[in-house]
Order: sequence, then C-alpha cells, then structure tokens
Amino acid sequence: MAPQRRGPPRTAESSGTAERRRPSSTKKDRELREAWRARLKSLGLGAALALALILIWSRLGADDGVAQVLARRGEVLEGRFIEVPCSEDYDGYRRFEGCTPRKCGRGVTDVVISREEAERIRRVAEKGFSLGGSDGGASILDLHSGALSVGKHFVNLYRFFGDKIQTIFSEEDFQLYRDVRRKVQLAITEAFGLRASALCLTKPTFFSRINSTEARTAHDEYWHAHVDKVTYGSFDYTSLLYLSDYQEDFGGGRFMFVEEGANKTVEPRAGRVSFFTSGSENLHRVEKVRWGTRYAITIAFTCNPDHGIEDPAFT
Ligand SMILES: O=C(O)CCC(=O)C(=O)O
Ligand SMILES: [Fe+2]
Repeated sequence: MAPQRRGPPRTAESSGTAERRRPSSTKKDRELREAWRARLKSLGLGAALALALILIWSRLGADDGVAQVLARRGEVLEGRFIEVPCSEDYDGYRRFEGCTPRKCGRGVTDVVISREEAERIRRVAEKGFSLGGSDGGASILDLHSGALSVGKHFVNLYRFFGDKIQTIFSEEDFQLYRDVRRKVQLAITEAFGLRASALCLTKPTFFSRINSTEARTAHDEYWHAHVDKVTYGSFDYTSLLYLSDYQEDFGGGRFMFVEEGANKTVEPRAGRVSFFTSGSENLHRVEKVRWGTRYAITIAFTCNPDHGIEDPAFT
C-alpha cells in the first residue's frame, strides 16, 4: 500500500532544511534592523542636541558667552531693581551723606520717559549728528561742551557755529533735555533713597550714535568693558536713555553688566532708562553693533558739588 500523504506536499521551501534556515535569517535581519534603529536614534539625538545648542548659543549671543536678560526689548518695565554689593571704589573719594552710594545696584524702567519723548530727543541727536559724525562706527555729541565727532577728530559745535548754533538747536531742544534729566534724576533719587538736592548733573553728558562701520580710532572702540567711575572720574550714578530699539533699528548693541558666571544684559528700547551706581560693582560693556544704527544718551550724576554742571544751554 502506498503510504498515505498527510498535509500538503513538501516543496523545496517547506523542506526541513529551509525551515531550519528561516529562524536564523530572521534573527540576523532583526539584529541588523535593531542596529540601524540604534544608529538612527543616536543620529537623531545628536541632531536634536546640536539644534538645541545652536538655539541656546544664538539666544545668548555669539560673542558674549553666557548671558541672562535683565530687561528684554519687548517688555514694558515699570521698574526693575537689582541690588548688588557696593565696591570699595567710593572709599577713595570724599563721602557725601545721603548721596554717596551705600546701596548699590541697577535699575531699568520704561515708564519714566515716554517713547514719544525718546523720539523727540532722538530727532535732536539726528540734527546734531547730521553736521558731522565719526569715520568709525561710534559718534558722540556732547551737549555740555559742544564736542561732536567729525571724521577722526572732534569739533566744538558751539565754538564753530557761535551764535548760529541757534539755527540748529532750539530752546525747546534744551528744554526737552532738562525735562528728561529731571525725571531720570528723580527715578535715581527714589531708587537709591537719596537726598533729592544732593545729586548734581555731571559731565560728560552726550548722545551716542553707533553703527557697524569698522572702528578707525580708539574713540570708536565702545565695546570694551569699563567702570564709569574710573573712565569718567566724577560719576557716582550713571544713566542711559535709549532712543532706538534693539532688533528693530539695530542688531547687536546690547548693554551688558559683566559678571563671572553670566553677564546680565539690557536690551535697548526707545524710552528705556537704565541706571546704576558707577563703581566697579557695575563693570559693563556694549556689544558690537552688527547692523543698523543705535542711539542713546548718557546722563550721569555726581555727589560732589565741585564736579556738578548746569544743564546744557546755548553758550
Ligand atoms: O550706550 C550704552 O549702552 C552704554 C554706554 C556707556 O557705557 C558709557 O557711556 O559709559
Ligand atoms: Fe559706561
């Protein structure tokens, strides 16, 4: 009797040999697939990490290492104040009670000067700078002395124009400066708890205009870290009023308090007032302007009446 066939006839594929080979090839495939999956996963992780690093790097600023934002351009700050321990710098100077810093720190406010006032005072700056301007990236116009950057030097506008200066600047322009100075002085007096009459305006008080043109002289190198009390001598309290907007009117150009660990940045915004005690507790610098034009005005105060000046006026 012919043996009975059970089940389907055997083909080459379903032969016992093939049956034994399949599990081993599936295992190899699986191993291969897993190896690829692992490789792709690590590539994906690497790419995500690189992207995150790029994002963090661009957020913090390429040339300034790690930074924390003290005031963002888009915020409207009623008042932010950070106290920092005073340096010993003030010990080397005569003390004036109710004025010489005992409490040191930094403040930023967007409500003391309106954007409209900032725009008006910026137009005054533009009028002045239209008469000259540095060959390098940084021009100044000192309202008290009349010094204006022209080419690689300075020209005294008040001396150069004499009485004709009144065809350039108006009494209203000087009045505007006085109003701004008074409001900023009050904000500083309140923030540091000073005797109102103790604080005096000091020199220099100047407009700055910065663009990305390469520096031609040392006067154009605005980006170096410095201490205002060392640079200017008479300063006890420095204030900066910004007249243009970071990332709208210019790129780069952020103000930085230089600190170990992380710099603290103030992003300029038209009408923003940044003020701080002028000693080495507030070492600072301005980041290089990469594009556009940045306008600001420096208004500083002293506790020593001998270093005080009157508000700028036609001279
Ligand atoms: O324009 C700024 O943000 C800072 C200028 C400055 O540091 C200075 O005038 O001493
Ligand atoms: Fe400074």
